[in-house]
Amino acid sequence: MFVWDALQDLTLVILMVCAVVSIGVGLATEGWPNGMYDGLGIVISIFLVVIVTAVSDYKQSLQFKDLDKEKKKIFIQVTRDKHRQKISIYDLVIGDVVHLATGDKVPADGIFISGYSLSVDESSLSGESEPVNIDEKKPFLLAGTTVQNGSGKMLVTAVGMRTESGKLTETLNEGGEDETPLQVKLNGVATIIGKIGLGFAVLTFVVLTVRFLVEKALHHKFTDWSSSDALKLLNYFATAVTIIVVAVPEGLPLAVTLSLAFAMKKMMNEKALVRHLSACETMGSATCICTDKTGTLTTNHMVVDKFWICGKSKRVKGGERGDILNSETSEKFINILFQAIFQNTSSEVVTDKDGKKSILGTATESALLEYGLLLGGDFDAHHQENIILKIEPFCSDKKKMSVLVSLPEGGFRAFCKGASEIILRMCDKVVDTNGEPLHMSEEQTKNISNVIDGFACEALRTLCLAFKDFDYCPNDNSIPNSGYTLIAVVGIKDPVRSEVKDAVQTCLAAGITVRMVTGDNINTAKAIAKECGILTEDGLAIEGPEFRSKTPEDLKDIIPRIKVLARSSPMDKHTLVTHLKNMFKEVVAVTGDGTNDALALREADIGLAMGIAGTEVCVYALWPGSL
Ligand SMILES: Nc1ncnc2c1ncn2[C@@H]1O[C@H](COP(=O)(O)OP(=O)(O)OP(=O)(O)O)[C@@H](O)[C@H]1O
Ligand SMILES: [Ca+2]
Repeated sequence: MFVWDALQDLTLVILMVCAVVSIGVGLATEGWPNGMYDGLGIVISIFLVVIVTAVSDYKQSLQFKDLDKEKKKIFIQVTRDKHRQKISIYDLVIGDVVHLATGDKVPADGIFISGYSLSVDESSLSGESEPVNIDEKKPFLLAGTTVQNGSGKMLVTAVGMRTESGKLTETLNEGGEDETPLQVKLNGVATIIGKIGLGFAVLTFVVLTVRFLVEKALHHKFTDWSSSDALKLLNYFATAVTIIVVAVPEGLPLAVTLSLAFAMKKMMNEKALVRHLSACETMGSATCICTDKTGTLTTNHMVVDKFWICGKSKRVKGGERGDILNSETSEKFINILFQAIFQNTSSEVVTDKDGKKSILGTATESALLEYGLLLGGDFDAHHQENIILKIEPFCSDKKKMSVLVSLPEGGFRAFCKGASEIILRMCDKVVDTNGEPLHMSEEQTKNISNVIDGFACEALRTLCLAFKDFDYCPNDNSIPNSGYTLIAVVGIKDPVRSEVKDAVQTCLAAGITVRMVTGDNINTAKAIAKECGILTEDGLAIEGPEFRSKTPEDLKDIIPRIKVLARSSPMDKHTLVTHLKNMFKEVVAVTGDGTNDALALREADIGLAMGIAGTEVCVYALWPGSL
């Protein structure tokens, strides 16, 4: 097939005609075997060209197959055979129950089973930008749409080409790979040179032939044709073809494609998947990188490292239960702590067929659940203890997650967990070892603040857990925003990747500014930024809310100095990238792994989605022309 493809080339066809004619004429005039040589020479060279082209095409197609395989490595969580498991998006079948969370791409058409405040963005299908709420009244979920908010489960009813979006793609007939700017330019040049070459070739042939004919006419031999005359004409033709072959630089664009494909392959060996060839080219021109922290600079393998409860902070030693829960802590307290860990979570502890326990969910929540298990908590027992009335899933904008439950003994309880400073501001009480809420004095608030800062300065990600009791169910199950009782402060370790420091130095040496844009606490961000060499003496670290309140003039002043933007919302990340591009004319590369980076990734000149967390949105954000 590849040989046939290679034979389709116009110059080759001309050469083949030449070869046949040359062999014919050669045999007629010079006889066997002398007359064969010229033609045979051409045939052998054609053969060589075809083989080389076919082999390189075949190799390239293998590479693209590899790439396609990489593209398919998208995993989703489903319940099948009563077991929650992770499967590839291509193994999804009708009847699976898919678990959806904020930021996920809906992988198939399906019907909503259960969930909380689920809304999806259907703009990719309908063009409608308003999110659509999904509930029992409007239970249809379409493949290709994105979960904007909430979480839920859906029953798959159609997959692949049978889905609405599949049918749409089928009719639209997918477009091929776009050409890169360089390729377009080179193709243009190649075409012009080719046309000039063709012109000259024709001209040469015509001039030579006319001269030959005129000479013949002058010698009055116009009617007298010998085979040597035919050979002469054939020679002219061959000369013209040689000019075409030499002049047409058809190999130029091909060379670029090959070198870019080679770059792509090389990047893939370094575990980076490039979706568009042009990316390799554009990447070279970046002047500024905005990177997120979690999962990009750090490993995203999170473990609880420090814990603060009842006025004491303790270090968790690797795999040890420690003396965090000792004889002093009452049953009631322990119960509240476990409920806060196991009920207020969107992750799950699953037991597979062999009875092995594993945790499915985000890195932060997994760390917390793992710690809960380490303390001796039982996920299933605590998870189902109370009836969950409402869940407000974690979102990067609010940086917290809450649930509302009704207690079996009557009454209601709300749990809240999230970014430490934000939760602490919502608390006015703190729980004691007996599980009783006590008023939090100003001094205590300050102490706890210091604890949080202490954790954060050690580069730990800090989270607060809190709860609130009510006698009556709040209006339409809304979860309150104040009056909470603080249960615990957690410090989660997320080590910096070992290669990051050198990578940052390489960037700086190449004149590329590196900025960290993260949703995490400012002290945590600073500690990590210092460790990676991003934050230096003259660099500026600023928090999202402060950044938001600045006027455009102020921003013009400070943006060049900003090295760390902490506690940023997805919109802050986007704003920074826009300003860098428009005010400072920088070529901005953005790296990110989570949903909170999708906006910025789309805005960037170069979007680099990091695959470990593999949130769908990121991967897809790269499609609409950002690469
Ligand atoms: N599942 C969760 N429940 C409650 N709070 C959470 C949860 N996950 C993270 N947080 C809090 O939100 C903060 C981070 O939010 P966000 O998702 O915006 O940033 P990130 O994506 O983790 O970091 P980065 O932007 O560097 O990648 C954390 O510091 C933590 O305190
Ligand atoms: Ca992120």
